[in-house]
Amino acid sequence: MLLLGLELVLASYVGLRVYEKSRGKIVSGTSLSAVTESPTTPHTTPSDPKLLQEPSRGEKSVHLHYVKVSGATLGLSVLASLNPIWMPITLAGFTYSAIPYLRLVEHSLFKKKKIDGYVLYGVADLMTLGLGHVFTATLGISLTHIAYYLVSNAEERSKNSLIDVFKQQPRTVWLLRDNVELEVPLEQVRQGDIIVISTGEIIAVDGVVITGIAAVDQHTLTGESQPAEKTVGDMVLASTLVLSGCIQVQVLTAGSDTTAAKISELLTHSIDFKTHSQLKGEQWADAWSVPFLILGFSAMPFLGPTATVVILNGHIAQSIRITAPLSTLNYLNVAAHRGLLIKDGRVLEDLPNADAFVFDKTGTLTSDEPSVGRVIIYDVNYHENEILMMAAAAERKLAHPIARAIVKKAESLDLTLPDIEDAHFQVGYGVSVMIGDRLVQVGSYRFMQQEGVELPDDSDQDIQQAHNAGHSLVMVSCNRHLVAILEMHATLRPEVIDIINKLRDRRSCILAIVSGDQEQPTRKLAERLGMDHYFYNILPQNKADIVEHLQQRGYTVCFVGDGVNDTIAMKKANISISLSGATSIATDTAQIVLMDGSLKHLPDLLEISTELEKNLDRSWLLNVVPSTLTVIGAFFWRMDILTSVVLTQGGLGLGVANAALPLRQLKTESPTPLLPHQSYAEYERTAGE
Ligand SMILES: Nc1ncnc2c1ncn2[C@@H]1O[C@H](COP(=O)(O)OP(=O)(O)OP(=O)(O)O)[C@@H](O)[C@H]1O
Ligand SMILES: [Zn+2]
Repeated sequence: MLLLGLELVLASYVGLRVYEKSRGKIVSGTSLSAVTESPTTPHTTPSDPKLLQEPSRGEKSVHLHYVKVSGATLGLSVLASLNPIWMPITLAGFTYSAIPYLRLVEHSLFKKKKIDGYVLYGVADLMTLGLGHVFTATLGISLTHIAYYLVSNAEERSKNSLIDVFKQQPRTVWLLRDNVELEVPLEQVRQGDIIVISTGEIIAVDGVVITGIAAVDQHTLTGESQPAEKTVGDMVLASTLVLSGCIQVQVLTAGSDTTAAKISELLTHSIDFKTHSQLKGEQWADAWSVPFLILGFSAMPFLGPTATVVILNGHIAQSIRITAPLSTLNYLNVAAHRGLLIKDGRVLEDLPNADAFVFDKTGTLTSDEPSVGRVIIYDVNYHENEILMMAAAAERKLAHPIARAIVKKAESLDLTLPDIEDAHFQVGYGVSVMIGDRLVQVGSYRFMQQEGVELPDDSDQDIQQAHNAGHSLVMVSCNRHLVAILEMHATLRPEVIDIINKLRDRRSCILAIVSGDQEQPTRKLAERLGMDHYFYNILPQNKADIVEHLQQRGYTVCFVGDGVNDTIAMKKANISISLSGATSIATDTAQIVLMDGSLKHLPDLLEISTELEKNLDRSWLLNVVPSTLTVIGAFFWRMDILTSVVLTQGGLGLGVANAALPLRQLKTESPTPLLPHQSYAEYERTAGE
């Protein structure tokens, strides 16, 4: 009777597949996943090849449906054991519940052409049915559906918290409407709109240049350090930086699409990744599939088919595929709750190994808003306000902390900024603009040297004095003649000393500062914080060289930065971190963004990654022990099928409970408030008024 039932299940499945093929549907292997399209999850559409390879995740509601149907079938199977009249409907329910799983088996056998955990478990469950254990067979299917439901549930939860956190990063652009520039949120930009992008600004959307000419630094996208010249008809890309010129760009994709694309990229990297231990576990499980199959069937002549099923049930692939993603997703959720935007799940795995922490100085260790101190004047023809007015005009559209400080100072004095022309920004040096017929340049000592600006003899002493006090300096020249030096007072972020001490306490690592600033301010800060190394006067490319050098010496490097000048190093580093409110190019590049705009949660990040590692190890143990017992049981204790299912699924249950452990923290903690500081977007908003 039940062998007949088994044949019916298989025949129904084959019938269904033939019917689907004849209707030309592409459903092979999508099985346990949703086949409905969700607007926030463009990567889980049915035609996505990723789903065809790894169809374990999908929409919660679909899994819930199967949980319900298989649960009801489980009830029916109890009735069927009392009265066979219930058998046909039970078999129908079983077939319906098993279809998603059979798709996976079909996919493994015919698409991937391999015998893996899905095949083993499918064979075991169908054999269970064939041997007359309808209840046990249905139990196996039900528990599988419950497990996948839990994964999809966790996935949805972390997805939502990631989206929430991501949306806390406001962006604005300058929209041209009726010849007036209006600052609007990126989300409001529509396809075909025209936006204006000036020197020093980061392009927020993909588009085509319709007027103007600009030199664009595209290294964050192409890695190429030479700026590209963009003029009418050329395409410009989001996350690139305008170094000189001003362009009007016609938008190709709406701002909301740009955000959606970013979110979907983020979700793909964070949620669809597999931890090394999961990959290793799956490889291990897959490699052991054929031996398990052989072992199971060679036991059959001596111990009977029950032993075969028990041995096949002892295979652990099933549980690894469930517990590992569940743990990871739950920890991502905890991270989001603490205001940590993790854009690439892989970094959670690399973090426990990080043993070199490299910090940028200005804007990262020091607060993102320095202030202008003394204005030391070298040309008596200029008044302090006039100097600040020129410097602020030159810096107006730049996102550098120094630029912001100067603009803020000018604002506080109610200075009206003159129009500028012909602006050129040189990352790590400074900016040149024309104000009327005067060439005004604002930047570092090195910038002045490069531009042939001579420094008066008496400036040496002033420079020395300011440096001794730990201040940084910015020079202002007019027509290649130094007019003033601005003293920049940067305060250390209040949490930094504590963070550095915590890092020291928690792991043996080296700590370093790299800065584009000069020696003395950098050294002073390094000494104050007890850093192991400090590097000063470093150009953006050289920041990356330092990271590479450390990597060559065997370190796993975590780079924490805020500026345009940090992005090359961020790309090179094993782990890159930025702070919300930093330049958008830095928060775009970094794998992790600290959303409260401070370094406070950096130790939490390390803690979360270490806990995840331990949690995965524990899950592994919780899977392996019952599996081993099951296999031993098949040979020595004549274990029955129900016991093997209860034992292995019990291990899975414990694994699931273990994976849920981090969620307890969510209950006791209130979410981290985001962005207490003014963001650059806000800053830009107010600066334009
Ligand atoms: N927009 C700017 N306006 C004025 N000076 C600038 C500007 N950008 C860079 N500079 C000068 O070039 C130097 C190096 O700049 P860079 O941005 O590489 O590093 P930084 O901001 O000083 O320090 P860190 O690398 O620690 O963030 C600055 O110290 C400053 O003197
Ligand atoms: Zn910086």
